[in-house]
Amino acid sequence: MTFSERIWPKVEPLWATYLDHPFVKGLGDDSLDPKKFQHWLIQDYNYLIEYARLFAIGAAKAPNLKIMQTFTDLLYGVLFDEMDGHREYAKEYGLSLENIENTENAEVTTAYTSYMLNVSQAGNVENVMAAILTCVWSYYYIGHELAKKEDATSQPHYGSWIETYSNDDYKELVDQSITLMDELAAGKPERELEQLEDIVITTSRYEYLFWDMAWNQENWRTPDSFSHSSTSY
Ligand SMILES: Cc1ncc(C[n+]2csc(CCO)c2C)c(N)n1
Repeated sequence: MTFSERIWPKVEPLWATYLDHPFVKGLGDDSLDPKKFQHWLIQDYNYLIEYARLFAIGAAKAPNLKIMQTFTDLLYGVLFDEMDGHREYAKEYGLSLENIENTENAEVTTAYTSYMLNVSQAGNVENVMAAILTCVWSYYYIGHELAKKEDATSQPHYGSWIETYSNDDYKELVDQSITLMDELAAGKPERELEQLEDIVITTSRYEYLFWDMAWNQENWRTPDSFSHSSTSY
């Protein structure tokens, strides 16, 4: 059994809860409050800056040139394809990139990215890929599910979001990521496989918290007297 086959039944029930989350439902039926979407966009842009570093760590820890090239390809994909999409949305909503980059991370953004960077730095290349996997795969899971609704991808507000995460090019990237994860995990002892599973499950939990943070438009909760972030948008 491949690693992705063994992890699927453990994370799919968790991912299914994303589909019931009001933020994801709002993307699906195009009813999501734009302010909530903008909150997601801002936090996600800053999330992606940190997330991109994982691919650089993966390239540095790659056991051979081919895997180094794959991580570099994926790194380019995040910094340009994925983030260009976010930059387009920012333009549409009249948000300046400078303001976005200066916005303080919400707690979950810091916690999630710090967790992924920590397990990646502490472990081998398979840890890095396990930290990366949920993000890439679960967005396809959501996009694919939302795209089943008739005309979902042509809805005026969030149709393009659904298109981005359900199209064939994106599926190819997801397949490439799953294949790499399976190759890196193949033949590892049970104890190490359980550690990798733990990373995928933990990142899956963080994904839910990230949707929830966006829905509630959460910033870092700080007592007023300690507040130091004044960025507004
Ligand atoms: C919190 C959060 N989780 C996952 C993604 C999805 N994602 C991150 S990078 C990437 C493409 C890989 O090049 C995709 C699809 C996101 N944007 N934000």
